[in-house]
Amino acid sequence: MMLRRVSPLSKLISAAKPSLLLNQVAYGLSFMEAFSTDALKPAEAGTVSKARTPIINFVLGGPGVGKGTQCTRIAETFGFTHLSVGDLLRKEISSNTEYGAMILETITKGKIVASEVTVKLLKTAIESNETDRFLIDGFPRSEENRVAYEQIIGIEPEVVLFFDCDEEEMLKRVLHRNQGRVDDNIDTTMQRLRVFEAYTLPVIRYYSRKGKLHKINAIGTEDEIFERVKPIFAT
Ligand SMILES: Nc1ncnc2c1ncn2[C@@H]1O[C@H](COP(=O)(O)OP(=O)(O)O)[C@@H](O)[C@H]1O
Ligand SMILES: O=c1ccn([C@@H]2O[C@H](COP(=O)(O)OP(=O)(O)O)[C@@H](O)[C@H]2O)c(=O)[nH]1
Ligand SMILES: [Mg+2]
Repeated sequence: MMLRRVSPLSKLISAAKPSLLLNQVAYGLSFMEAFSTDALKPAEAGTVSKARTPIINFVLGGPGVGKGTQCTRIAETFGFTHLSVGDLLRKEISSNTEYGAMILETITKGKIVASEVTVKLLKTAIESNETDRFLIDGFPRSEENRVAYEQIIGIEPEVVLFFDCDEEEMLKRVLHRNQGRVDDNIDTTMQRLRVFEAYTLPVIRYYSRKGKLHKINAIGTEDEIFERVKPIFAT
């Protein structure tokens, strides 16, 4: 499957900093460190404590593409529980938990939070929710996230949606979002676009190779886009 290249924003924004890519690693813990902690004991690997194995779908796409907007509609229409991993992280910040300060710093920089933290939050959210059909919005954002998910939760996603649109439109949508988010500014969004390209596109390619990827053209009205999504879940 061909993934359409998004147009560079360099013409639009001269302050793009592609060299930041080289420093783009998960905050704090390295991959190996993540796998040496109590949270990842082998006996617990790849399981969730639930009466029935839940159905999991992943929803991916760049910043501001409309993942959350479409997830709300998919969840309402097709009976899924919508879990935005970004929202789970923002809750940690507002509740001032042990991870709060680290998460705030990572989100402000537009980087990816250590998989250990994210997957733990996701696992708790899945286990504590009574339903068993989930849309996981904005995760996995890197191959490291994906592997950690497989180790700790281990439920193969049925569908992976990829909302695709050009960078200029994504930036425009982020800057009009108006939710008071610390990362909704030009510099962080430029960084997030580079992180998306370097770290999330490989995850998208992985699921494309597995035949699970549904690529949706995310240009158009919310209604038009939802019409493109519906057939995937209507079958
Ligand atoms: N199809 C669309 N066209 C224009 N704006 C949109 C569209 N879908 C969503 N938006 C707006 O773009 C912004 C980002 O949408 P959101 O769902 O938060 O995206 P994401 O979760 O991918 O970052 C929001 O202000 C939302 O209202
Ligand atoms: O699995 C995740 C999901 C989110 N984030 C962080 O949370 C921010 C916001 O994510 P969200 O999905 O809310 O943003 P959106 O793409 O919807 O604008 C990201 O830039 C990351 O810093 C993360 O580290 N891992
Ligand atoms: Mg979102």
